[in-house]
Amino acid sequence: MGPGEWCLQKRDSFKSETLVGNETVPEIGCLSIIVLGASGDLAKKKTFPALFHLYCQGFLPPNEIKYVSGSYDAAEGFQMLDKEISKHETSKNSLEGSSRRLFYLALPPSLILGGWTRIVVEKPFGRDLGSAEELSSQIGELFDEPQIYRIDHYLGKELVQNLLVLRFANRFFLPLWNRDNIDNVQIVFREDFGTEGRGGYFDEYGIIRDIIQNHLLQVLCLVAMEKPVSLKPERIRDEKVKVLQSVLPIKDEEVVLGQYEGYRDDPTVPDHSNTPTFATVILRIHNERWEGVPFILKAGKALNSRKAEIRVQFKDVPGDIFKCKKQGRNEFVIRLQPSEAMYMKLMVKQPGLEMSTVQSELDLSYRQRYQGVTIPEAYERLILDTIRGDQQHFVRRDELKAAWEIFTPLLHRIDNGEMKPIPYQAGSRGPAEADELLEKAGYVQTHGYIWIPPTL
Ligand SMILES: NC(=O)C1=CN([C@@H]2O[C@H](COP(=O)(O)OP(=O)(O)OC[C@H]3O[C@@H](n4cnc5c(N)ncnc54)[C@H](OP(=O)(O)O)[C@@H]3O)[C@@H](O)[C@H]2O)C=CC1
Ligand SMILES: O=C1O[C@H](COP(=O)(O)O)[C@@H](O)[C@H](O)[C@H]1O
Repeated sequence: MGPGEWCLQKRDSFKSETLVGNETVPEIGCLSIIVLGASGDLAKKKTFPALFHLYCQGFLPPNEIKYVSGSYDAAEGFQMLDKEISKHETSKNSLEGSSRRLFYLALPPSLILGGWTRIVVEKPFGRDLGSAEELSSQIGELFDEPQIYRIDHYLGKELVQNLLVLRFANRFFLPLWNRDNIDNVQIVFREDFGTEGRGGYFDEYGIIRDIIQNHLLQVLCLVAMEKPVSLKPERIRDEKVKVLQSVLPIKDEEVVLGQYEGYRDDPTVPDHSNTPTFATVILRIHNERWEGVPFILKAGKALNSRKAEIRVQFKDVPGDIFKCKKQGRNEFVIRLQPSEAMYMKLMVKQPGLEMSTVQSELDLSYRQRYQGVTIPEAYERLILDTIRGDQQHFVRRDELKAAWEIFTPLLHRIDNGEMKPIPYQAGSRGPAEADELLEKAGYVQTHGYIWIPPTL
């Protein structure tokens, strides 16, 4: 294996375990993972590759895959499915009462139905507060909250999972992580391709429902929340709910929407679509730690680059004596993807005889630092959590409600055509107004900083 390449690590033998409190205990019953929506785009791109990788690494039993075709609105399909599962369990001599069935609903919300039985529900969880609550109530009639796994795959990304450790296991950050030191926080998602082939789906939702209300908001929770009293999933989720409940109503003047030119050429997109494919939204958290610090959530499709990152920009040094050459402020950047990294942009003396300053970085690039280590796909990790019964990285009902409460008024205004997206060129940075809003919010762009990637 060459330097910097990832590898799959196979476990010695297939073992199955579940989480009870903080302990993992072995389980023996036959495990069936039932993917509803198996012919869909998500299943093809994410669910099956993740299951395959888990299988390759020895986390799933070596059984055949079966495909059962049926309609979601007729009983026969489900009866056939039940027969197939029971047949499979019998063939594995599964003891009565020990079988484990995991239902993964990779389905649009309109199609949601009903040992242990757990269900995984894929986003979008509704379209707004009302529909999400309705969906939660319907699912709640069939399953208890500990059985429901609302999946947000950003919570399965390595550097998102690292946030808790980073914030609460490092003395460095504890005193700095607040309004006294941090000027602004950006949470950014950029994609360099459009809605290609998903225009019909996307147009019903738009970038806020697709990315911001879930993925970026979940990241915000982990960046902004208070320290949980323990690592128990419920205690972590309690803190996430609190921070969501502290977010103030979004102001129209702190929103920039965009739609890339050519988006409406997709035959599945209506000619007069008002759906944003780009949005910058500023959230303000009304609490002791964050009062006055803008949390800038940016997401866009068909832009000039692909990345997801958290950028924490610190305030200027008070009484600065090095005024001659200011390249930018201290920034702590957590690059979620691609090329996972964390780096801290800081001022140092320019090496040499002169006393001048230059911006440099403390760089933790994962590929260099963790050579030969496998970074699992988010879905792999999360599916394994569902089998183990660990809900830490899944969205609880009250969390979901609080998330929709933040965005529903804005989304309704967009749906009613009261706010219009600004056209932007595909392959650009998005609307210039978004960068202007950033500047207004206090973000200071770095100039003249050059990063030289470390060589091995
Ligand atoms: N370990 C690693 O991998 C490291 C990599 N680097 C690399 O060094 C380079 C510079 O790093 P860094 O300074 O952090 O990142 P960038 O230069 O990519 O961007 C810095 C910030 O400036 C914003 N910006 C960029 N162009 C404009 C513009 N025209 N108007 C307004 N705002 C703008 C970006 O917004 P937006 O987010 O919207 O693009 C981003 O918030 C990057 O390529 C980075 O990947 C640096 C250190 C370590
Ligand atoms: O949930 C979604 O995420 C993908 C991006 O996922 P990533 O892990 O590749 O960052 C996005 O393309 C899609 O529109 C959205 O529904």
